[in-house]
Amino acid sequence: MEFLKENWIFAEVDLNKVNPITYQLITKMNQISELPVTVVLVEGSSESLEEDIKEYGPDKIITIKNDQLVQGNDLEMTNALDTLIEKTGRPNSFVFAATVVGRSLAPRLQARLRTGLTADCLDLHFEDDGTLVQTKPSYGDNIMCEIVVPNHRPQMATVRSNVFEAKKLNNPMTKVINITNLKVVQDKQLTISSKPLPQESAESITEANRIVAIGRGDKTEENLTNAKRLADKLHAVIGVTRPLTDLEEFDINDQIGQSGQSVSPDILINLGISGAVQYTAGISNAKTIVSANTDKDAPIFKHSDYYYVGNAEEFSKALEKALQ
Ligand SMILES: Cc1cc2nc3c(=O)[nH]c(=O)nc-3n(C[C@H](O)[C@H](O)[C@H](O)COP(=O)(O)OP(=O)(O)OC[C@H]3O[C@@H](n4cnc5c(N)ncnc54)[C@H](O)[C@@H]3O)c2cc1C
Repeated sequence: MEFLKENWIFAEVDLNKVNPITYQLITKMNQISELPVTVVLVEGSSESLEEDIKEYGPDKIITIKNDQLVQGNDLEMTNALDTLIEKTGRPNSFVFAATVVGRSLAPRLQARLRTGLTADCLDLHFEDDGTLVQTKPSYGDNIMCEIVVPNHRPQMATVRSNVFEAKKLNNPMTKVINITNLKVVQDKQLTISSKPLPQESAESITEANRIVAIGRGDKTEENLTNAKRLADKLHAVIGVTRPLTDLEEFDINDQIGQSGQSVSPDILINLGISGAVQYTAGISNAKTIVSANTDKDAPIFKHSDYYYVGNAEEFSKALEKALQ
């Protein structure tokens, strides 16, 4: 099979909008790649999301316009990407978002291509010979390890949201290549019976500018109500630590950390959170961190710009009052 001197990014599209992590990946690739940066976009025949992607200045956008694929399942998308690579040749690298979609597609494609994949990377760089060095946390996030795939192409990785910043870039040379005749092999093993939409009002913690995060130390019903009132006042979104996902109202989409979401708000307020490494792995890009904890030695304080030693309930009530 032919090899392509390009580095590829899979454009993730959710509800007809490009997921912002795609822009973060383009910006990072533009910074580190000597080879042309190509974005692979799958969209409906009447859509033109490539116009949004162009604003971030990749060298090339391969647009696969196919209504069947957009409605299809991950196995069909894997078939399509596999077929695309068979036609074009294997790129030097192919990077996906570490989202539910990327975490499903990337390993399926990796197995088809019999190459290597590093999941959940926090950093990427290239060596002079085009080797992609993929940095990811290991052993409960206590060490960072660098992984390379020296002998196989493409070098594949999934990357967590919000670890890189997206910056618009004017690149008048961006080429758009439309592919309308890619054969889509239907997959009968998986049937999508419905696609429930998320509630329209729910802003996700990965995109929020302000987050009030609640931990086990602030878990009582009354404290939760206080924290939610504070979040309302601040126009903030509620995030939680893992123990709180045992409650019916929270799930992994609300959970911050290694096995949840990475966040990058302007302000993050931690209420009754100890600061376990698995939690702090998700907050390294928060700009200002404020924490309240009764334990003066709580590890979360080492990650905080401001902190209050004492009761989280008292703290949130006092802050709420100050905001009146
Ligand atoms: C593989 C793996 C992945 C994981 N992934 C994640 C993840 O993505 N996200 C995550 O959050 N966790 C994750 N965890 C769990 C993680 O190790 C911790 O157990 C968890 O983060 C602890 O949550 P917490 O801080 O709410 O609770 P605790 O560690 O129990 O801390 C509660 C804190 O509240 C303080 N406190 C008690 N009462 C009050 C009060 N009245 N006012 C103020 N402070 C008070 C205490 O001093 C304490 O510091 C993972 C674990 C593993 C093994």
